[in-house]
Amino acid sequence: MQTIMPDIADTAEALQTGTLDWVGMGNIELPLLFSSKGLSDTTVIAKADAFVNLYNEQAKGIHMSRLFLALDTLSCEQTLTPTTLKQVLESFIASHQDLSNAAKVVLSFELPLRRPSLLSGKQGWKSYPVTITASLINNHYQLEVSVDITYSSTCPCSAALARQLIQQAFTEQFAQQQLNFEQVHDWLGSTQGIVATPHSQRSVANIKVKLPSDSQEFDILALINSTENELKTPVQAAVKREDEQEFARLNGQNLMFCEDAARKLKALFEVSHYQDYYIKINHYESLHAHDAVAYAVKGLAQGYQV
Ligand SMILES: Nc1nc2c(ncn2[C@@H]2O[C@H](COP(=O)(O)OP(=O)(O)OP(=O)(O)O)[C@@H](O)[C@H]2O)c(=O)[nH]1
Repeated sequence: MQTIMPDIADTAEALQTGTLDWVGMGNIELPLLFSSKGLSDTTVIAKADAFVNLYNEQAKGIHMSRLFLALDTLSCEQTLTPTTLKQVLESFIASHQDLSNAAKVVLSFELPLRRPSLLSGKQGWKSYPVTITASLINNHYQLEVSVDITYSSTCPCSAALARQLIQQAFTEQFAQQQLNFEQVHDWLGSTQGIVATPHSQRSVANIKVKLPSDSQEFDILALINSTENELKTPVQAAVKREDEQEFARLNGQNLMFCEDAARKLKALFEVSHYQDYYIKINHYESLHAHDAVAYAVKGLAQGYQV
């Protein structure tokens, strides 16, 4: 004879009645086959947070296992696309009749991309932290992609101060002298010539964008490429000396405060097709022990806030 197991989610009384905005599970380990325009489908190990609301004030709780199993179907039988993600949310709600009418899922993973070197024609892996957040609320599907893009920022103030020291050193070396091309050329290539260097820092742009709700595919490559092209100094994967020299040139030609980086990206996303955007710039200062930070959003009434 089969034992009937108690199912308290259905039968027990709630200790305290009331509705809840989101209830579910966090940090579910979930291998997924991520599909995005211009990339081969890539297996990523995601951490998933899965939620439904609880509008039934009397119900003891939701059915966690139903959320987990819907995610497992996504992992084992489907590729991750805007369409399959919506199906997951629909299944969350359908499996919680009389309990829930809204669903949300957050997937975080590292996306490894092959990135070309600046000049040498080599390639290497660079990993981008990606978070995809999808929700289905009042039948409205919302899709957000967030990515962290690491780049180098060289301080324009420090560069000006370094140039001044170089000028002073030049004056000390060559004042009262007839200028000799060879002498100056050699001096410029010496450590006395470049007597000071500006500080630069590894910096991170955290970008979030809202995709149109009828998006058929992700296009993370376009988001990453357009951001890196705008900043000009993304952190590199494969680097030979010629690449390092080009990186030095790009840094010197793209000096930036955190305000410059934020304004450049704001201008980029203002003319993009994304419905909304959020930019957080972090310059992890090497001059200070604290960071330089700037935010920008599109400024929609119901949109991202800073
Ligand atoms: N709702 C809820 N469930 C929890 C919590 N912590 C652990 N669980 C467990 O999640 C498990 C799965 O719950 P259900 O989805 O209702 O499992 P089930 O009754 O076997 O599945 P169904 O037959 O589909 O309802 C249960 O064993 C719960 O005890 C919690 O904080 N809230």
